[in-house]
Amino acid sequence: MALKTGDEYIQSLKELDLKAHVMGQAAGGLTSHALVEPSMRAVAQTYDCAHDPQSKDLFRVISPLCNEEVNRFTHLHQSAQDLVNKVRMQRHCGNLTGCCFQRCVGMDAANAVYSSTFDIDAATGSAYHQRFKEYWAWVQKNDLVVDGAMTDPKGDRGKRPKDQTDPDMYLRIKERRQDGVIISGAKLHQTGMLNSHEILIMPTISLRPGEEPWAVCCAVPTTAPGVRYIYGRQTSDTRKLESCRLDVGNPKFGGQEVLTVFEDVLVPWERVFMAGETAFSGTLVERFASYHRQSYGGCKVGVGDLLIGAAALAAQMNGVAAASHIREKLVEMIHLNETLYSCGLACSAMGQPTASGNYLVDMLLANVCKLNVTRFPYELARLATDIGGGLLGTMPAAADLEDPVAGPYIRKYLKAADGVAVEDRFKVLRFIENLVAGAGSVAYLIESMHGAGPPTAQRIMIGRQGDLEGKMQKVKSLLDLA
Ligand SMILES: Cc1cc2nc3c(=O)[nH]c(=O)nc-3n(C[C@H](O)[C@H](O)[C@H](O)COP(=O)(O)OP(=O)(O)OC[C@H]3O[C@@H](n4cnc5c(N)ncnc54)[C@H](O)[C@@H]3O)c2cc1C
Repeated sequence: MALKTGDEYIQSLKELDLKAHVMGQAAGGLTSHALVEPSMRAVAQTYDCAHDPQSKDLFRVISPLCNEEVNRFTHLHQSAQDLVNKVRMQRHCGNLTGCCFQRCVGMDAANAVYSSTFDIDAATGSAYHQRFKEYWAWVQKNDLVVDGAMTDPKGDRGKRPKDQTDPDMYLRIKERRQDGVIISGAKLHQTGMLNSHEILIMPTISLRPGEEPWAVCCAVPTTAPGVRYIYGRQTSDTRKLESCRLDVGNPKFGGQEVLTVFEDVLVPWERVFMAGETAFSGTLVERFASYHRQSYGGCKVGVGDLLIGAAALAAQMNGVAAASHIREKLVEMIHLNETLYSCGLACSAMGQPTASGNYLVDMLLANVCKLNVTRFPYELARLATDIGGGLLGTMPAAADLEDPVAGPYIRKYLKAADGVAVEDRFKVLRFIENLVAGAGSVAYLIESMHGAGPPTAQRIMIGRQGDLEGKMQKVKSLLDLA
């Protein structure tokens, strides 16, 4: 099947006709809902890029799974170069949208499930891997968006899944039947869920013997009976409902997170890829997390490019572009952003094949990448706020620009360097505001902190992967210590 264009993708979502609770109302027609539509357009970009002559070579790749050309967002990485190309592609999408384009999480989940099912089969004689291959070949051929669903509500974080007062705090197999499993629970913070065709469910944590019901990996269509969606709020989101687009900041694109409830959902066995194999839950979680930590070395860098560009424009508009401290701050922003990119590329270039044949990033470097992502975008935001000035927080509404009384005052007093239109200054400052304190900050800052796990999760992995013992041994050898 030919790769979809953005318009064909949007048409496919219209046919799904998903419903959700959005700001206190049961809502349908989501593809034209003012809050949802910008996020859908961001995903559509991942389709259009596969047709754009400038980018299609990067976005198209032959998949050995289905022997067809597929969109790289559904690809199972076959080499370290594939991993590098993934990060380049993500930076490109960040550059085009200035937000989360939502399609990475499914790609990362698929690559982790592919190698983990192979390992489960090798150890237990199960047949999950072949099932997953058939499922994923279908996803590739139909060029689908898959939501990678890992994060459970987790209830009391001090308790194991089996010790929670409510067993649904971690999504679980409630019943095993001849025709499949019945799952019950929820997944929080689901990126791009309402823009997806499929959901690929994974456990959140490494599970122990006795926790078999929670060791579940499976796929369900977003239209499956029993699945309910509750839309996440973002700062300043209601600006998208206003007639004037200028105050939105990012007038074309946006992100999306959704609380997703699974109320006794039947999953047929051919879509079940782990059911009780607790010993492999940790591997799956770690691999998914590592791929996703790599992803941020591309997508956040792409958005960072735009924040740097906007800060430089704001300085130019204010007439301070030549000031040495401004130039220094812009260089610092570039340095931080390129450091993230370097980490994304490094963990990709050092990737290795798994036993299943697809490539996995260098886990230590991927965790270093993400730990830097929990900090550097915040520093970039701080520097952009410094350069942008206080108007980032105090600018009048764009509607007042058109007001016969207020408008002339705004045009007079918000004018900066000669030759700069006040509307253009508004646009740039609102764009920065969007990323440092508005709807865009959900993906650029909060997701940088928590997406793919909070900083402590990376520190734990770095501690495990950092080979402290080996480092001590090297010193012992060098110094002839006993
Ligand atoms: C914008 C955004 C998009 C996301 N997209 C997705 C997605 O598409 N798919 C998906 O599956 N997930 C997604 N996530 C979820 C993300 O992986 C989680 O937010 C992350 O793993 C942290 O989990 P939490 O939010 O439950 O935080 P918590 O677990 O509540 O963490 C809060 C703090 O408590 C600490 N803590 C937690 N547990 C313990 C413990 N047992 N002992 C000591 N300290 C503890 C943490 O280290 C952290 O400092 C997204 C998150 C965000 C913010």
